[in-house]
Amino acid sequence: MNTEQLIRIRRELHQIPELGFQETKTQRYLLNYIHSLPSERLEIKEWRTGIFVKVLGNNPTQTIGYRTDIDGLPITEETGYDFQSVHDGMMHACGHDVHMTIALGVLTHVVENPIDDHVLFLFQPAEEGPGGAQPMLESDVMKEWMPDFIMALHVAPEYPVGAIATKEGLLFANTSELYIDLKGKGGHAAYPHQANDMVVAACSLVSQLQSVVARNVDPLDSAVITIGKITGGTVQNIIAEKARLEGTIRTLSPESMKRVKERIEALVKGVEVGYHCQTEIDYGAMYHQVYNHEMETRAFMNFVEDETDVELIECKEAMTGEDFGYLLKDIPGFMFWLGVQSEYGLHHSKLKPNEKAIDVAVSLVTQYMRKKGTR
Ligand SMILES: CC(=O)N[C@@H](CCC[C@H](N)C(=O)O)C(=O)O
Repeated sequence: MNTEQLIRIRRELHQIPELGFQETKTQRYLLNYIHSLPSERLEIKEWRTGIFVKVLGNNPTQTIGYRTDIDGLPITEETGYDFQSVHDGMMHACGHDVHMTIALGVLTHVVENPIDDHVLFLFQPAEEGPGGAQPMLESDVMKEWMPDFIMALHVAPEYPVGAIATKEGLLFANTSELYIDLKGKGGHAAYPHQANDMVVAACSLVSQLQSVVARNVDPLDSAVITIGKITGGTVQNIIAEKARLEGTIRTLSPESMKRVKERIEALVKGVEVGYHCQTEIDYGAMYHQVYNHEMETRAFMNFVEDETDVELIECKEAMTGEDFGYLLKDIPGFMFWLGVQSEYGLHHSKLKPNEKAIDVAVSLVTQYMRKKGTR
C-alpha cells in the first residue's frame, strides 16, 4: 500500500471514532478493507466489535501476532482538521486511527508477500476501557489461533517522527479505574446545618487523595492518582445530596496498587464518618502492567539499531496503561512507542500525530516480521 492510500485510510478512520465495544462502523470499515484483499491466504473471524485475521504462511512452524486497538475517546475534537471526527464528542485522541492504519498496511504487505510463518492480526476493541485484550485472549478463537509471539505499538507525541522508543521489562504501569460515589443529605442552600453537603465532602476527598502518593508511596517507587471528573448536585442553591469522583490509579507494581487502594479505602471511610455520608468505591477496569519480554525486546532493539535507519530511543517506563499487558502476560513479545511528534499529547483534543510515522512503522514492522518468520 502506498503512502497516499495509508493516509487516506488514516483520515477516514479518524472521522469515525467510537467508544469501547461500540466500534461497529470501525469494524465494518476494517472488514470492508480486509475483504478487498486477495482471500486465498486469509481466515477472518469477527469477535464482538473486533476482528481476528490470520494470514497463512508458506511453510509455517509458528504464528506471529500483531495487535492494534481500535476504539476512540469521549473527547470533543479541536484539531481543526478538514477530516475531523463526524461523531459528536468522540475523537481518536490516543492515535488508534494511526495504529489501525499501520496494522492494515502490514496486513496488506504480508498478504501480498507471504512469509513462512502464519501471522495473526488482532483488531482489538475497548483499549481505553473497559478492556478488550483480556476477553479476546480468553476467547475460543484465541485458543485455536494462539500466537507464539506478539508485538504492538503506541504513538508517542513526545518523540521525533518515526523514532522508536522501548525498553526491556516494565514499559507501562498497572492501572485501575476509580469511581467513588458519595451520598449525604441534600437541602436548602441557606440551611447547611440541616444537610450533609456532598460537594464539600467530594472536594475534601480529592484533596486528601493527593496525600496518598505524596505520603504513602515510597518516593523511589511511583504512583499516580488522577481524578478526571467530578459530578454532584443539581442547581446553585441546593445543597448536593450526591457527588461522584471518577479517576484512575497507576502504579509500577501490582503490590503497590494493592497498598494504594488500601489507603484510598481508609480515606474514603474517613470521609464517610467525617461527613455523615454513605460511600461506595468501584474499581472498574484494571489493566496488568506492560512487561516487555527481555530477549524478544533486546532482539528487536538490536534489529532496529543494526539493520535499519530508524532512530532507537531506550526509554524509561511510563505511567500510561495498556491492556496489551494481558497479552504479554501469556505470550512472549513486546510493545514499543512510535514517535509522531505532536505539540499536544495523548488524550488531548488537539492531538495531531505526524502521518509521516505511518510509513516508517509499516516498513519496520513488516521487515521485522519477515526476519522473524522466514527461514
Ligand atoms: C495508552 C493510554 O493512554 N492508555 C489508557 C488506558 C486506560 C485504562 C483505564 N481506562 C484507566 O483509566 O485506568 C491510559 O489512560 O493510560
